[in-house]
Amino acid sequence: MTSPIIIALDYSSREEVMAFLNQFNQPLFVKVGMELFYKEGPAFIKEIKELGHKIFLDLKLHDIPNTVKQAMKNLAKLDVDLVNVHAAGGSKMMKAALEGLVEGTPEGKQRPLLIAVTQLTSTSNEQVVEEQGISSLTTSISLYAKLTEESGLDGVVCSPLDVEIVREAAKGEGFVTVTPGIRLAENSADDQVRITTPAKARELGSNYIVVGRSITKSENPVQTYEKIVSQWEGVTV
Ligand SMILES: O=C(O)c1cc(=O)[nH]c(=O)n1[C@@H]1O[C@H](COP(=O)(O)O)[C@@H](O)[C@H]1O
Repeated sequence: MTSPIIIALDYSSREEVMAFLNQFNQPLFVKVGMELFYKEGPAFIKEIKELGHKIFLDLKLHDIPNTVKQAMKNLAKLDVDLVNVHAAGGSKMMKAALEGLVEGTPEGKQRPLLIAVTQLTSTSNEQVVEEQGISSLTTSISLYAKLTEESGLDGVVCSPLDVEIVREAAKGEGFVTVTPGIRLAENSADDQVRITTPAKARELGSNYIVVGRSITKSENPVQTYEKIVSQWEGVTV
């Protein structure tokens, strides 16, 4: 997967996305989430793909194993590069997701990478302790990362601040960390809790960062994107 910077296209219509993408004259790695997919559907995925962009289809599947497997079979036909589930669905569900993806990928095509969300970047330690009765956020992230790797998935979604915990729990060389919760120094957290900058994310070992509003809501998205790319590239790893 080319660019390590994944732009979250959190728009609600095709028109807004096209206006955004038309400002760039280079292939991007973009993320299509629920807001856009529920409005524009598979046809728009195909259109974005035909423009030459890589796609992370972020639908965060979480259901009984059979339902997730059948859904993944359908997603596999969309020729996207990356898809995800919630690790909280458990190992049986994650294995079923992978089976569905393998079965659904057309012959001669590469199956999309499959990753699992550990704990959302909008979640705090207090929240998981109080609302989910979990001993700590760190324990939960560590357990989910290990379970994800043991289930045969390709990596996790986590905060850059969690990458160290993930690497301790899942030691496979090619296990990828895709990390949202990115803010430029001057930006506010919005609804995110566990955030950091692009440069710090790379220092912490993230393989990919997911950036939404810092780019899409900026006055000059192309310039902001370039700034993030140069911050990322400026870090020696
Ligand atoms: O799976 C994701 O992409 C995801 C997981 C997570 O824990 N936190 C998280 O923010 N995301 C997504 O990453 C993007 C972050 O957007 P911004 O906060 O605007 O940069 C959104 O599209 C979220 O849906």
